[in-house]
Amino acid sequence: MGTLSPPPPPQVRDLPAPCLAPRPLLTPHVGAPSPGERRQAGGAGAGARGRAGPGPAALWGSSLQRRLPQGIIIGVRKGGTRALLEMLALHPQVAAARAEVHFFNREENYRRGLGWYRQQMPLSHPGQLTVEKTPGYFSSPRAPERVRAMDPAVRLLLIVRDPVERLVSDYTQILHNRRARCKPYPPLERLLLRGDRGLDTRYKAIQRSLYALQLARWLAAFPSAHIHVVDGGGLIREPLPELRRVEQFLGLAPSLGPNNFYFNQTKGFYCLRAGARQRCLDESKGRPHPPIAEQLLEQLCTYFSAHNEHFFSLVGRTFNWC
Ligand SMILES: Nc1ncnc2c1ncn2[C@@H]1O[C@H](COP(=O)(O)OS(=O)(=O)O)[C@@H](OP(=O)(O)O)[C@H]1O
Repeated sequence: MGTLSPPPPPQVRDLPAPCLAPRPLLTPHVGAPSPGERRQAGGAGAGARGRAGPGPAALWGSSLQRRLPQGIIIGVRKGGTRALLEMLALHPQVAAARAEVHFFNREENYRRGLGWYRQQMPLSHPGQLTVEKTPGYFSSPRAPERVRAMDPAVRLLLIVRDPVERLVSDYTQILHNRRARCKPYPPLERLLLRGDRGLDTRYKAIQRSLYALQLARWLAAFPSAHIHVVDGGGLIREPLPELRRVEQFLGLAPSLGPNNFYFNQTKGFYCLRAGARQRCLDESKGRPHPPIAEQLLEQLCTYFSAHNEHFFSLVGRTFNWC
């Protein structure tokens, strides 16, 4: 893990504002490239990059194409997948798909075939690595075999986070989405604790925190050397060491450096810098969590501990989780 002293964790501040106006969805890059797209080949983060890239003549050349991904961030949901993608997209050899594609985990998309999938990818140059992220792949039973059928040599990135924090983050997202539609959503305590019957482990956000069960399916389809595990807590505390390991795993020349990241006190997280341009992830990332009863957190820790041990044995390393 990193060596710099970590910034203080973001504080629990307040609950989401009730009944927010619905926000427009991001649309994937589809169809023929626009001139702006050609200028920005590289997808996510490209506009903020501000680095010297290939000149306009090369960008308009025939080498600029949409390619199937050679790297996929498969999960975990709420693990820091967006931060990982956007940070990686600062690398000049990376072309990152801006939106989640949900190709391998949604039947209606998978039926559209690889040609459709390729069309969702950003334009890239031959020397660039195309990367997409869809956290829903990790828990999808059919995704591992489908990804392998596309390319058994594809590199997989799995970013994990303390399962309890992940669960609370997942719950917070659902809470926000429900409130945005003016729909009520019960407190986590009410969802998870039913009388004296203990934890209701059928809750989906609990299931999604059972990393070992899901990873076992990926390890049945891919050798472990093809799956790189990123410490989501490490990426929050100190992104660079995690990203250097990712560069190495993906076979990228080392390019990301301390100047690419700065800690933003207001956001409470590291933000991205490319040349003179700086930006943080949007407000849906790193938002305050509602307070959760200490007793429930302890129960969750106890419940996850055996699963966590199993996960550690699968990945050959341990994490400092609750
Ligand atoms: N640099 C930076 N800025 C903001 N947020 C950061 C960053 N690094 C990691 N994170 C953590 O990413 C969490 C969201 O994870 P994902 O992007 O995987 O969510 S999602 O599954 O795509 O919805 C998000 O979870 P919450 O804190 O619960 O909002 C963050 O903790």
